[in-house]
Amino acid sequence: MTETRIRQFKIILLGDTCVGKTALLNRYVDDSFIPDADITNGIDFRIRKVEIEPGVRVKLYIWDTCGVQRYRTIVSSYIRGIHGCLLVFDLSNCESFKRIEHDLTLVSEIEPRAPCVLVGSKSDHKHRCVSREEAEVLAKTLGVPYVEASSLTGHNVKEAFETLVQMIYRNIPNAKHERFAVESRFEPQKEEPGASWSCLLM
Ligand SMILES: Nc1nc2c(ncn2[C@@H]2O[C@H](COP(=O)(O)OP(=O)(O)OP(=O)(O)O)[C@@H](O)[C@H]2O)c(=O)[nH]1
Repeated sequence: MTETRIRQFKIILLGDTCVGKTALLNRYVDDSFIPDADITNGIDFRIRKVEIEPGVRVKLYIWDTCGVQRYRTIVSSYIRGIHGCLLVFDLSNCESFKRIEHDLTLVSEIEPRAPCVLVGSKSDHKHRCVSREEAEVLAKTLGVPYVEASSLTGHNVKEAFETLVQMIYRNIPNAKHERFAVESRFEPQKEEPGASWSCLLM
């Protein structure tokens, strides 16, 4: 029986409408891809649990937002209290790339300490209007890591989420040196979506 402390991280996905936020989440949580999924109705959330290192388990509450402008006020209210954010744009949609700075500003105003990762989605697309170089320049300017991913193929989806989770974990003062008290013993709960442990990329 392993002693473990369970942390909870709140993560949010931001980005323009139809950039593939829900698809990233579905791929990450239950390794599925639903073509032509419905638009997110305001806000949704999923749970996934990961093991960061032996004995350190994290329950991720991942908030999926709707990119449509009329939901911005609601979305802003969900940014408060987040531990980290995925800023998503569609590699085949230049407008969605232009919006990234706006979303990062929003996060910085509300949760300035929350780390962000820039995600270029739909990397499987033949037609792209944002080059890797352009995205890397923006990421460097904003001071965030950059990951290109495809929910269709699954390429780099886990990496995108888990890069962020590692950043959040490193952000916690003395996390690595903490003695983990027995808070609870975790058993995956069948009623929760994605309720299985996975090991995090280190
Ligand atoms: N080719 C390809 N299509 C994708 C990918 N990810 C999402 N899509 C498609 O892009 C469309 C929009 O995806 P969603 O995940 O609903 O986008 P969203 O950002 O959640 O949209 P909103 O809820 O409106 O904010 C859907 O038709 C998806 O099937 C991908 O990796 N590759």
